[in-house]
Amino acid sequence: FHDRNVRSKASYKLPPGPSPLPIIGNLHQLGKNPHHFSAILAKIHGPIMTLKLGQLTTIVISSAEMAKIVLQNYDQFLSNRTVPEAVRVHNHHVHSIAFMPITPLWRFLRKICNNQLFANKTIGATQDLRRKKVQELLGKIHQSSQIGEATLFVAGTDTITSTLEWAMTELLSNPNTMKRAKRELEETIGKGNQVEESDIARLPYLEAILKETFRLPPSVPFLIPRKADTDVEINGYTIPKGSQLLINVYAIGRDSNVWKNDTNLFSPERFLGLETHVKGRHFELIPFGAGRRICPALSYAMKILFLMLGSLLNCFDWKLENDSKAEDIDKKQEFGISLRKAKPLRAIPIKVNN
Ligand code: HEM
Repeated sequence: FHDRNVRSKASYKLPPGPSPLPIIGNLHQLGKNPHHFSAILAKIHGPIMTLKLGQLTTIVISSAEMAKIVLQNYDQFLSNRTVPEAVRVHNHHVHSIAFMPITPLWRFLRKICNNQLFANKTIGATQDLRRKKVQELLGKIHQSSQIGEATLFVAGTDTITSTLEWAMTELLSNPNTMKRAKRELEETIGKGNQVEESDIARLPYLEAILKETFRLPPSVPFLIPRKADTDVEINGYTIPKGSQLLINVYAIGRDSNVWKNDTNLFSPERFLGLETHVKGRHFELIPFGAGRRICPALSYAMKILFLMLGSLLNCFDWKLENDSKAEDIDKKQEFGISLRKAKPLRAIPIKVNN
């Protein structure tokens, strides 16, 4: 199987793509939101596409089907990282799990993540700490609510806060979805109560909201770049050794072959009754990546998101500042390590009484 598909000879055909200019390649075409523009380019050139980012040959994957082939069948040949200069100058490729190559040290650190840091037992043992932190957050928002001050959702490069900001943005833009989420919380855990970890399994609509937030404005739009260790042949095209591999989950979330109904509409209902989860097996929804490099903090991050979003919704009503209307919300994105809102969301909390 592998002998037929993995070649080391240089007689290969690159996946199609736009013509590059000398030196800069296609960099000039990508602009400030490369995930967005490369999704448009993929509509022309296909779900496996070549871009030249400067001198770096980059293969961009833009469909769930192709992501499955790459991250499931060929993961072992595509698990190293290309290292951006900004990361290299800080030596992160030597010390940080996310950028170091696959080495015994990486395996050792991943083992510590799985068996210690993010093991169920450890996460379970720190439940009180998270409860206290969410309580502190609710206390601060309560203070704002007493003086009618807006809560500013500022997400830096942090994936959890940017996901939270996008979820609140979508809920404030979709009042019926907000209402349904609040109703589920009220009926399940009682109005005004903080969400407990034991409540999570009983909140399927809140879970659907998180999934829909990962689908439409994913917090890590290209995952973390990977590098081909060897030539890998897929559907008659070659991902050449040394090239960079980007998985455009932003494009995958908008793939109309998979997301058939109102692809661009924020509609958590689409997930109700579906098995689709975010653990790297359903390639139409891989906000945490998949394969060997999948985010080791996945379950922990999901827990925190449930606790924070659920508690914010169940303890407060929310309205936009200056009586702005839902349709006025500016949803422009700003590309970075995580995808954040170009203009931070400002919303006014109103404490609900339980
Ligand atoms: C909503 C929250 C989060 C999202 C969406 C997210 C997403 C991701 C993605 C897409 C990757 C790359 C996967 C791949 O290459 O296939 C990744 C890797 C990683 N994430 Fe997360 N992440 C989140 C939260 C966290 C948190 C809270 C931590 C740590 C406390 C964390 C630690 C890591 C590490 C260490 C890696 C590198 C793994 C490796 O390269 O072997 N993540 N994450």
